[in-house]
Amino acid sequence: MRTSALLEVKGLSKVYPNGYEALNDISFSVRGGEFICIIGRSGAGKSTLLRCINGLIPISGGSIRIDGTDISALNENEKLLLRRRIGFIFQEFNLIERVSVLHNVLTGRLGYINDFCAAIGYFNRSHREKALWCLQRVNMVQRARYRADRLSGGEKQRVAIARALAQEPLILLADEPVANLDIELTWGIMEDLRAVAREENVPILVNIHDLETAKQCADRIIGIARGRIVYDGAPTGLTSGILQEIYQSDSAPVRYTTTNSESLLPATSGVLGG
Ligand SMILES: Nc1ncnc2c1ncn2[C@@H]1O[C@H](COP(=O)(O)OP(=O)(O)OP(=O)(O)O)[C@@H](O)[C@H]1O
Repeated sequence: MRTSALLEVKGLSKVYPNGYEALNDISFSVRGGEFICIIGRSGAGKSTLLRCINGLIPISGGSIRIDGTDISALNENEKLLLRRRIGFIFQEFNLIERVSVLHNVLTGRLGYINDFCAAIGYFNRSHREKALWCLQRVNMVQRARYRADRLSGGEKQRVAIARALAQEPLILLADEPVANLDIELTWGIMEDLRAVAREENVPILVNIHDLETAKQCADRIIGIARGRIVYDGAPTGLTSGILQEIYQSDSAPVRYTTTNSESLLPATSGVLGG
């Protein structure tokens, strides 16, 4: 396992344009091979955190370093290049339904081919071999020629993992990857993700609602409540007191800021984030 941090988040805050403060002073670092589950109530800020890390939304304060690079310091082109090395796995799989499984995984190689080849959809032998290897990695190589819309939910998520692996990611983020799957498939997908983290030495951050699955599968749990980290440690350290803090419903009011002139909300605090 790599010992230096691949992801370093320091003092991160995120205020949405309406003034809602979704993340406040978030700090943690992640090493290669770690399999981390992020838990918290609905609205705690889990998705916002992943979207900040992969640059989908701008951050409001603090810093995010990926493999030593501060993402805020990058220009748009550099951000795009870095984002190609960040795998993202979605709850809804986000496959191209009407094309083959192999083609879907090859889209993970788009960052490695030139514009002309991308425009005509040409991937040379080495890219195809890489895509097949990624499918093999999640036991889906036998479905390479299937159309994606013929697959079951669990199979689709495996293909999505293979596609993310094809990116040769520095880090893998997964936002509720098992929310649409039954318990048996959930375990299979979580096991696949954990194996990928360990064997490929890629850190994986998974947002997950199901506490029991998180506790069983994760090496490390980050608990978020009202946009702040309230726990960061081994699953075994989650006491009932900490869980209450993470999942309590009588949350303290979340602040709205008045820094943005487009704010539609009053200057005072007092509305819960859910
Ligand atoms: N574009 C936005 N503008 C304003 N507020 C937003 C926006 N997106 C999210 N929020 C708010 O930020 C808070 C955190 O949302 P986020 O989606 O990160 O929570 P979450 O923990 O992932 O929840 P869930 O588990 O339900 O997906 C929520 O209160 C949400 O309503």
